[in-house]
Amino acid sequence: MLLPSHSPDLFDRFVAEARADWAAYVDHAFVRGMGDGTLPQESFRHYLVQDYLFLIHFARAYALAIYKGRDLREMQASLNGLKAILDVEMDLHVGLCAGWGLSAAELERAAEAKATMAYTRYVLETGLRGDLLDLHVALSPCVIGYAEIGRRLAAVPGALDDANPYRVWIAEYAGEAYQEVARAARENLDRLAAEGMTEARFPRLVTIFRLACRLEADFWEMGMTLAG
Ligand SMILES: Cc1ncc(CO)c(N)n1
Repeated sequence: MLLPSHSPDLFDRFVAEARADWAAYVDHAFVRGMGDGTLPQESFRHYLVQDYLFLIHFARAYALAIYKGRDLREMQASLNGLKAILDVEMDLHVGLCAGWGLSAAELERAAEAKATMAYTRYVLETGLRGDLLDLHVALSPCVIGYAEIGRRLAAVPGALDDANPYRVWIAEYAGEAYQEVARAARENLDRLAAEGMTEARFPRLVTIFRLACRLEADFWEMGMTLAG
């Protein structure tokens, strides 16, 4: 059990309210299979292709967050998120895909799976309908969740050994650069909430958070089952 290295923040409150959905996401069989190397490689390849499509829409959602910003600071925080995807995560992803025999051309002509569509469009729609806090809550399980998954997996004995085909993926999300992106996302949520989130609004935000966690779990499931 990893103890949080910080005092409870808004994100921790969401996790406490949605513990079962959060656990089903961060401790999914796909995740455990990456940790011990037993995940079928075909499943990982299917996931990688869909994640490329996911990241494109995820970048669009951050672009929407820039648009929704009310001042330069808010716009800058979302711009940092967008840059983290376009300049860092996407490059790593395309490199990782190449190592798995997936060319950029192949990624670009792939058809979007329903789970990819459901998750990305849910986040975008939540942001279009709501305000910046709604949007960042919908985005939060992605970045903060993957950072937690990376840390958990890196702690699994043998997970980072040469014998594990998933070690590069684990090292990327457990790495300091990605952990820092997740810390910034946590702080950003707290800053937005401090600007007038009423307790009456909290349950609605938990609903957004819970749905995003379920859609993340469905994304792993799509990888496992090779669903289109
Ligand atoms: C499905 C999914 N969720 C979160 C991340 C982290 O950015 C990702 N790459 N893919």
